[in-house]
Amino acid sequence: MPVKRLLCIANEGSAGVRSACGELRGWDVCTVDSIAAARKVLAQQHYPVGLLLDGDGSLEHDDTERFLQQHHHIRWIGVFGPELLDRPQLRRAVATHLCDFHTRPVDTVRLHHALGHAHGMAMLAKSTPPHQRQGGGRHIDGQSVAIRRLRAHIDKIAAVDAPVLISGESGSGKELAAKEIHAQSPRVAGPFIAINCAAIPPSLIHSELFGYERGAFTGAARDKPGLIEAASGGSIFLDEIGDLPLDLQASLLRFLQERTIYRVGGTRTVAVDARVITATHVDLPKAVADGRFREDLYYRLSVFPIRVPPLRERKDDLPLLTDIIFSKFADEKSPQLKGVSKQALRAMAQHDWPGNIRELINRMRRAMVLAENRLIMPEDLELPGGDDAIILRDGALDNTRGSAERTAIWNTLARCGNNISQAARDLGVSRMTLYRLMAKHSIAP
Ligand SMILES: Nc1ncnc2c1ncn2[C@@H]1O[C@H](COP(=O)(O)OP(=O)(O)OP(=O)(O)O)[C@@H](O)[C@H]1O
Repeated sequence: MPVKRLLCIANEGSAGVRSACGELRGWDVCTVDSIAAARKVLAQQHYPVGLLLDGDGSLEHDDTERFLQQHHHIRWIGVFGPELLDRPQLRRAVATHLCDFHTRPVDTVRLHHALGHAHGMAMLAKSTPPHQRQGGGRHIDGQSVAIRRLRAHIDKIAAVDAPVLISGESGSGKELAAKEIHAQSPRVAGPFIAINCAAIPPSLIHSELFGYERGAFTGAARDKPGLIEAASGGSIFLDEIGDLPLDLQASLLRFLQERTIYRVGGTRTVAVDARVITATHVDLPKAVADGRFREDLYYRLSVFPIRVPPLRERKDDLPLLTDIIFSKFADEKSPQLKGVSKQALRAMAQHDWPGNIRELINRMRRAMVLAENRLIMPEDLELPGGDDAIILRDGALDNTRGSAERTAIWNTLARCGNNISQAARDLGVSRMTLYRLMAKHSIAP
C-alpha cells in the first residue's frame, strides 16, 4: 500500500488539539510548528493533504491565509477549539481554504476518515489520465510524427519537478507546450503564470517578478507579492528568457538553487514552491558565449530542454490544423464559405510558414472573412497558386511580380509580428514605402 503523506502544522498552543487527534497510523507525518517552517518543507516536497492544528487562532493571521491561498492544491483539514469558530475572520478562512474541519473534543474516527477521504480525492485527481484533465483537451493539436514525439516527451518530463527550457521559432507553440507541461504535471490544480520577459520594461521587471515590500520605492504603499510568488503551487512560464537583464538572471538563479526569493526592498527570504518553465527563440548557448546570458543559469534552466518543431517540419498536420481553425473562427466567416479548396491545401503544403502556427491562424482568419467563393482559394490565403506549373497569360509577368511582392510583404509582417519598422528593415524599404505597398495590396497594418 502506498505511503500516505501528511503535512501537519501544529502551532504553539495546539498541544491539546494534537493529543486529541490520536495516533495517525498508516500516515507518514511531517509535523512543523509554524507557517514559515511549512513553507520551507513545501519548497522541497509535495504533500497531498495538510492538517492544521490550531490552538490559539493563528489561522486568523494574514500570512496564514496567504499561505493557504498559495497552497490551495493541498487538501487542508483543520482542528480547532470550538471557541475559535466564533471569530468571523477564522470562520471565513475555514470556509474558503479548508475542505473539512473538526472541533474539540475530536471524534478521531471521523477525523481519520476525513483525512483518508482527502488523500483518496487527491490521488484520484493526480491519477486522472492527463488528456482528461482540465476540460478534457490537450493543448497541442496535431498527429504528425514530430508532434506525437513532442507530446510523448512532454508527458515524461511533466511528471518530474525540474526546470524545462523550451526552444522553437516564433509562433511555433512554445507557450502552448508550457501549458501542456503544466497541465500534465501534478501541479495542474495550481496556477500557471506566463510572463514575457521581453515585454516588460527593465525598470519594472524586478518588482513584477519578485514583488516588493512596503516603502521599497515611492508609491509602494503596501507589500505586493510578485509573479513568482503568485505561481506558488503551480508553474511560472518565463517567455523570451534570453531578454532577462543580467542582474535578474542572478536573482532567478538564486531562486532555482534555494527555492526562496527576496522581494524588492525586502530583507527576509520568502520560500516559494513554483516550477520554472522558460522559453526562448534565440540561441541561448550563443548568448552565453557572447556574455549576455549567465552560463550557470543556462545549465540550471536546461535540465530538460525541449524543442517545438517549426510548422514546416510537420506539414502533415496542415489539413487538421486548418480544420480546427476553420471551426474555431466559424462565427467570423462569410455565410457562403463552406471550407478549404484542394488548391489551397496544396499551396499551404508548398509554403514554408516562417511565422509558424500564428501565421497559419492569421492567414486563415483573414481568408475566412475575405473569401468570395464557397471554398478558400490560394489567393485568399495570399499564397501563390498551389499548382506545379505557372501558366503565363497576358500580363502574367506583372501579376506574378505583384503576387511575389504581396507574398513577401505578408510573410515578413507575419514573421515580425506586424512590426512595421522591423518588416521595412527586413524588406530593405522605408516605412513609407512599406505602407504604400501594403495599401496597394490591401494588406491591413
Ligand atoms: N499545435 C497547435 N495546435 C493548435 N494551436 C496551436 C498549436 N501550436 C500553436 N498554436 C497556436 O498558435 C499561436 C501561437 O502559439 P504560441 O503563442 O504558443 O507560440 P510561441 O512559440 O510561444 O510564440 P512566441 O515565440 O511569439 O511567443 C497560439 O494562438 C496558439 O494557440
